[in-house]
Amino acid sequence: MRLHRNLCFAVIDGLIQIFNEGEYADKVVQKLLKRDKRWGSRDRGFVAETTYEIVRWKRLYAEIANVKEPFSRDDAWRLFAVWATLKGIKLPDWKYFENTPTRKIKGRFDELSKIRKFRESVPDWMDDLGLQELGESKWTKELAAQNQQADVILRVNTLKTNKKDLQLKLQSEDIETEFLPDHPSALRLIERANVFKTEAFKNGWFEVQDASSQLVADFLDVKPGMKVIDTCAGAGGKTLHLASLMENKGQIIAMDIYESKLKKLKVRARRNGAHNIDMRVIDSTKPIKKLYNKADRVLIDAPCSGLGVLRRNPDAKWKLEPEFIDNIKQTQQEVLQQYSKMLKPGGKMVYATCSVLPSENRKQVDNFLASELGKEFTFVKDNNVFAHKSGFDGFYMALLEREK
Ligand SMILES: C[S@@+](CC[C@H](N)C(=O)[O-])C[C@H]1O[C@@H](n2cnc3c(N)ncnc32)[C@H](O)[C@@H]1O
Repeated sequence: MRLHRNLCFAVIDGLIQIFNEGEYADKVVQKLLKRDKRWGSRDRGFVAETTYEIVRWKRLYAEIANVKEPFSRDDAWRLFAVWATLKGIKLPDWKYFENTPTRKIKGRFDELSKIRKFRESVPDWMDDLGLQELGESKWTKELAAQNQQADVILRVNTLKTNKKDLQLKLQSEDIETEFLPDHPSALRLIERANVFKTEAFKNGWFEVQDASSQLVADFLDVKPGMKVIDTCAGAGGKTLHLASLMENKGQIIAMDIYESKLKKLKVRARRNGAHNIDMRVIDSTKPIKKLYNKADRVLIDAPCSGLGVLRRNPDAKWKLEPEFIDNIKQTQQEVLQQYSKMLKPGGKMVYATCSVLPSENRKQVDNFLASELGKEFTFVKDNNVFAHKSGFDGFYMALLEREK
């Protein structure tokens, strides 16, 4: 691979914004990709993937390069040189790469690879937490899987088309996909591509959604005609799946504390041709109380640490803080207590997270079931999805039923 100067400059600028200015990697990459209209898909791929890779391996590379935060531009170039050297890319004779100690880099890599927190590039506290919650063997495997680049997975929108027609349509736009066993609505891209530019996307034939995330709406066992409340709907990844499973019949109430997210859902719902979704902002306890005992199904896709989706958000390794996880656990129990009241007697509820930590998952469900209100509920089943076993995101979902 030959390195192109302007693409490498873009990566360095991106790294400085992400590491030093606290910006989110996905936002920064989005901006970088708009920088030069002449860039082709390979150039864009290089900028996006290299930036994400260096973010993912920040601790390991910084240790090898012997640089500390806040990084200067020279430090960022050193991180880049480590990345390129370990990838076996020949460094051009630019001033930034003068005196790069190629052999030393490889030697340090071999040494540090013996220690998990360096090899897998995570902060000490995160390594300790994972170890404490999952044990040595599971945590080691899961962390390694969470450092792999995630595949692009689509969910067919059955309100508009079917899997086979979607596959053919994408093929006509030069995008090859395959079906996934055990995931009835999913297609995996054989090669990465910008699917958002396709006609199929603009027509609302699919959404990008990981295979594990697609299990959640299926778990809720919805039927056309039901009244379903999606309590933490965000921009509606799962809401849209529910609408599809319900064939646009019945009612979905999508709620969130952020109106801005629900506005995004509105745009997506229009594109998807989903007509049975009402949106409600949770700005007080009122909208919740009005719905007590009303829903056939309740989904609580709770805010969480995101420790199951590090493959997609590698900068979460550096932005997350232990205090945030402690606080979010309190919120998880609160939303379970509050939002479960919207379920009818005899109704079903799913509690889900994109975390692999038992303290955010089964433990929250057990605490809920042991509480006064929880006594009205029975545990039906749960599913702990690990990236190292499934090859997809880490997720948790539990199905509970309210007694009649
Ligand atoms: C895991 S995300 C939801 C993702 C979304 N369901 C999807 O499939 O695309 C959790 C959501 O919970 C929202 N949230 C956080 N605290 C909340 C609360 N107390 N009540 C309701 N929603 C909350 C966040 O704004 C966020 O959109």
